[in-house]
Amino acid sequence: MDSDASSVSSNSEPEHELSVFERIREHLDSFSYSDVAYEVKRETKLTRALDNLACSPFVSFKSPVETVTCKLLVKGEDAGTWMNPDVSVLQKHATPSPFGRGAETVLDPTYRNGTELKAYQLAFSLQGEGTQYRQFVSEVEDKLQTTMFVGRNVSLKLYKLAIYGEGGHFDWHRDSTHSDAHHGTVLVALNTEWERGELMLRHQGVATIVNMHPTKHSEELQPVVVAFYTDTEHKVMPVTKGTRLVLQYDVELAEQVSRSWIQLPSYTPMQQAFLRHQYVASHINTYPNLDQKLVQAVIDEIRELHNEGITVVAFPLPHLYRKASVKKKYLKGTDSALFDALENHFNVVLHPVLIRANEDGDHSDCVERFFAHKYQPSEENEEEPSSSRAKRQWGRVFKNASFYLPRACAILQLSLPNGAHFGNDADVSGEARYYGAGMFVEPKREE
Ligand SMILES: O=C(O)CCC(=O)C(=O)O
Ligand SMILES: [Fe+2]
Repeated sequence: MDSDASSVSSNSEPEHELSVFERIREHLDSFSYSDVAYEVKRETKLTRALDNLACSPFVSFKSPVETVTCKLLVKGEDAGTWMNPDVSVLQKHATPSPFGRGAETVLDPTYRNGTELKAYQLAFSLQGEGTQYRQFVSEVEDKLQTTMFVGRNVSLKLYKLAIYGEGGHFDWHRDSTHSDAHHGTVLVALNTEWERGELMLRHQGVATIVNMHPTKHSEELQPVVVAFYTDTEHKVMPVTKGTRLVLQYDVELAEQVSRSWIQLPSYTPMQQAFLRHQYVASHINTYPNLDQKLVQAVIDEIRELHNEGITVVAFPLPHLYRKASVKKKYLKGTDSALFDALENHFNVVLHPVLIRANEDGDHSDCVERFFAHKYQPSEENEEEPSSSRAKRQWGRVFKNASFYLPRACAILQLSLPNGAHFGNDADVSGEARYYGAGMFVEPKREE
């Protein structure tokens, strides 16, 4: 296999988007914006294609659920707890791990050296602490629904416990799938002592190394959860000391799309989206997805909309930028790849955008209508005093043009009207305002 995959270290820390926004906010406030709006559409084929593109091919995070006292049983025998497992009991029942080579299932310690226990041999105590285990599983499911499988219904199924003693390792491979619904793997290590045995992941030219040791957080040990698509290549480096015990789960997707953005019924959809993005940005390590098939799906959906008569198809960039950086040459990662791909087929223009929410009815019924406005450079609209902005006649929208708002995009971070970081000029009472940038995509004009 090639060895030139770019390595993304999990401790490289690009500037947080909110701090970028803090730097550019004043500048943005000096802009005015167009009166006529783009109607915002959500939950369409295009927003889903954009969400698929924004999905991270692998993620890692610390589980916030305390699993310390969760009991483990092997074939009915007590095998300690999650945080203090009885390695010898687990080893006693384990069998050597085979792997698939071509059509065969083989044992070859030079490629894979480890043992395992199957899910049916394991149980987590259901007496009291069992609920903690259930809570852990649903936490992980929630996180995957907001990062790797945006908007999908996800469920976790225990597959096995992998045991790697000294010298244990598993060379590069992709996991075999166990059903049509199986699209991801989740790994979480129990609390034992071991050295090396890092997990390496590689997908579409993006690679990373994950340290799976549970980590201390205010005196409590928290397990590290790693998840990746089933077609992600991965490898376990040789363990040099101790024993590494790793639970492996299958991630299964249900047919239907999940309805709620996150399960917070008292929040409006925009608030839920804001919280989702804020949580993901601060707690979960995610990685860009560079899959060309996902870009093609976005192209196809845009073409379809153009054919249906929507001549301007717009949507937010997943990242935030300085106003002056809303330019092709400054686009980051997947934004840049998407722009280049779209430009081959369409006329694409980048523009800073403001999203405005009109709340019809109270928060509890979650009815929000959104409108997207283009910012105008201040020179073009210098005259507008803030008093006249307050008197705007809202409601005029462009014909044959729509702004498609996916679930996963940074523009929503700037959504809440009263957030200290997001305080906008308070001239539009009762309305939330947002800042960010959009791509406006039109059919290529014939020369
Ligand atoms: O133990 C691990 O971290 C991963 C094991 C693995 O990749 C497998 O068993 O398929
Ligand atoms: Fe694997």
